[in-house]
Amino acid sequence: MASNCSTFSRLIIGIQTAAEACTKRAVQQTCGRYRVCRWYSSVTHEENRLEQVGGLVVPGNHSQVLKDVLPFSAFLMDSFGRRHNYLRISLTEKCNLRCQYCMPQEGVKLTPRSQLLTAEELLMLARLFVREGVNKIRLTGGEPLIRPDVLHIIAELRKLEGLKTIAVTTNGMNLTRLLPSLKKAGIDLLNISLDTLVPAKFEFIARRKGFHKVMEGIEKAIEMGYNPVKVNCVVMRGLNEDELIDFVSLTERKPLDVRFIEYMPFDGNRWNFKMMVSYQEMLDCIKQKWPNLETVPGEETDTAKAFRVPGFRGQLGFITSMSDNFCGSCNRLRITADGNLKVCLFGNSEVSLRDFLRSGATEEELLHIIGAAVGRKKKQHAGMFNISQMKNRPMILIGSNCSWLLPNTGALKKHTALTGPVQILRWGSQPPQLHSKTFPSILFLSAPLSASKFRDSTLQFARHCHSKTPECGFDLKILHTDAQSSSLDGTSDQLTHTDAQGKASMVNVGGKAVTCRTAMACGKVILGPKAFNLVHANQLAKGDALAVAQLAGIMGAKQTSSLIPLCHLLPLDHTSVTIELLEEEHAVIIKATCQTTGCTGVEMEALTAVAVATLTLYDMCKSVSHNIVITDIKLLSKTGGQRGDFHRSPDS
Ligand SMILES: Nc1nc2c(ncn2[C@@H]2O[C@H](COP(=O)(O)OP(=O)(O)OP(=O)(O)O)[C@@H](O)[C@H]2O)c(=O)[nH]1
Ligand SMILES: C[S@@+](CC[C@H](N)C(=O)[O-])C[C@H]1O[C@@H](n2cnc3c(N)ncnc32)[C@H](O)[C@@H]1O
Ligand code: SF4
Ligand code: SF4
Repeated sequence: MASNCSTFSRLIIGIQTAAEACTKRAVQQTCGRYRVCRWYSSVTHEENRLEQVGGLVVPGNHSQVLKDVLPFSAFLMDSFGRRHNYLRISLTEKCNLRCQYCMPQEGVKLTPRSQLLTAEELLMLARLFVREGVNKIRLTGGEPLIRPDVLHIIAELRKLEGLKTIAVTTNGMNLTRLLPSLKKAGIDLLNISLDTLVPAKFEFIARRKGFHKVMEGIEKAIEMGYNPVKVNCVVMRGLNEDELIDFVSLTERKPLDVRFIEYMPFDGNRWNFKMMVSYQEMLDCIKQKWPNLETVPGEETDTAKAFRVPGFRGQLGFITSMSDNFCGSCNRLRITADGNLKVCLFGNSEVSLRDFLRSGATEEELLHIIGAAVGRKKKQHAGMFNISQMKNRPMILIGSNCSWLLPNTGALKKHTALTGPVQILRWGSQPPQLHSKTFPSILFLSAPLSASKFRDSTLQFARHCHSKTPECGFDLKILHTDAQSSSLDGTSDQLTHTDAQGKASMVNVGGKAVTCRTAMACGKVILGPKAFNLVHANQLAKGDALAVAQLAGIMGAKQTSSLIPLCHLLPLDHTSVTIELLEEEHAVIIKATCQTTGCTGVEMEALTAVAVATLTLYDMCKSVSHNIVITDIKLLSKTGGQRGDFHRSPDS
């Protein structure tokens, strides 16, 4: 490890693969004055196609400056660049009220207890999300405060480092009794639902008595120092739209934030357009009484548009999901009480994290499932209100991060000479080496790995960082590695898998050099229109076919040596499976990339991943059509072997 990093200047952007942990360690060891802010394996941005960016190492005092260019966990960033750092967890499906706009009179059909997330499962998932960058968790339901172990859950959440805010949305029925313990356990924010200030109307809307309990809960919350206490009021024509002024008047003396919510359609709530009172209509009504109503600036990700009557202690807001959606800045994900991840409030697209968790999926596998679901999140309202958007579903992106490798040293040196002083970061079988020669400022490595696409996006990202951070004053030096290394196709006359007697024999690879080796393979599944459309809309009866296929591919790669008789058992550093939908052909392209650090290659692992993923997709769709064709499974590239790299030419 080179230690002369005194000249190692301001910013390194590294692009790399599985050696990230040791790279991070190496950088920390070598450059004490640099702080590793966050290390991500890939970044994706739909428009700009910023992919495959490894990480940032920035001096501590520049971390704020760089905030807006720092990559966010690829698993929690969707294809529109939205960063999901707010998780809403439903603690229960049960409720002690039956609000007309939310639940039918008889309640909802409850999921059997055994299928609900246990506290431990819920906390395990929460931990995973927080580790990836979620900093706010809201507990909701059903009525979250009727779950018996709610205090235990909150107290355990409170222990999660990185979780800044724990909030709860409640109907307030149990609040007075629970507030002291809720506060002690660690609740930071309280949203309390109250749709009317008239007790009899409360009983009509909620189909239960309880008005005074809720009011008492609100008072107690104020008394205990919650400020503001948010009050949620769903406004419905003919029911409570005549109470807007009364609600706003409450904010005169109390630190309340009353939010008027546009009535939304949900299964079974008999939503009717005529019953919805729009934001504009509510605003007009309130402005008649208080013409000098002023806007209050808020966070970009707020659900509510905030206002204040000058001189009033509290404020008011409008949640305009229907008339003016706020999907553009959406930062929310949800976990239902039975463990489904729901990437949008609307839409039925759900993936059961519970099932993966209970079948022993590793955290890494869970993250890939989560990443796949987030990657498919629609631009707004799950695509419900803008069907035309559904066509533009982006390429399925599953945090793949194995495409950046150091080109062979000769090529690297050649290009180093061409581009002047650069920081060279090398990784492979050994810990990365830092050679700080003159005054390197930005490291950039791109590899000739079948990937001009990746190179372009990485360069784009570098330029983006550069233009965004003039304060840092770093120079942008780009190391191009266009040259393809000599491409050997790897074929040989010699039969390596038979012995002198023609019997099967495993090749002894013990004498080969340990190198970082990668392989990428792909395959195509022609689904036909019916199955394709169902997969595309994630409406297959069997569930999320793409997420399952992706996971199957990863698991398949790990099983290669058990499936292919003479294959070696390899330690896989990384496997990723990505899926692309070809709308015009009603087909799906599945790509797998594998990486190992060892003495034999991983092309069989990549091919097996593709084969298993394509077969899984077939299995998921076979109840819809048998006219499904799996075709064109092939190796796309292979690097790091002693016979040189292989890259399939684009037309072969
Ligand atoms: N469209 C949309 N509306 C949401 C979403 N989350 C909450 N809402 C709306 O916001 C209302 C209030 O929800 P709350 O549970 O109080 O959460 P919130 O407003 O997101 O809470 P904070 O912003 O954390 O105070 C709900 O009744 C919905 O109308 C969401 O993800 N999408
Ligand atoms: C589903 S409740 C769950 C938490 C808790 N039981 C409560 O009522 O606050 C969360 C929020 O959703 C709101 N909500 C429910 N159905 C709605 C609908 N159809 N339109 C708009 N908001 C709705 C409720 O008013 C409440 O503020
Ligand atoms: S809005 Fe809340 S309190 Fe009302 S029925 Fe739904 S879950 Fe229960
Ligand atoms: S409707 Fe979906 S995309 Fe829009 S804000 Fe709500 S959760 Fe986010």
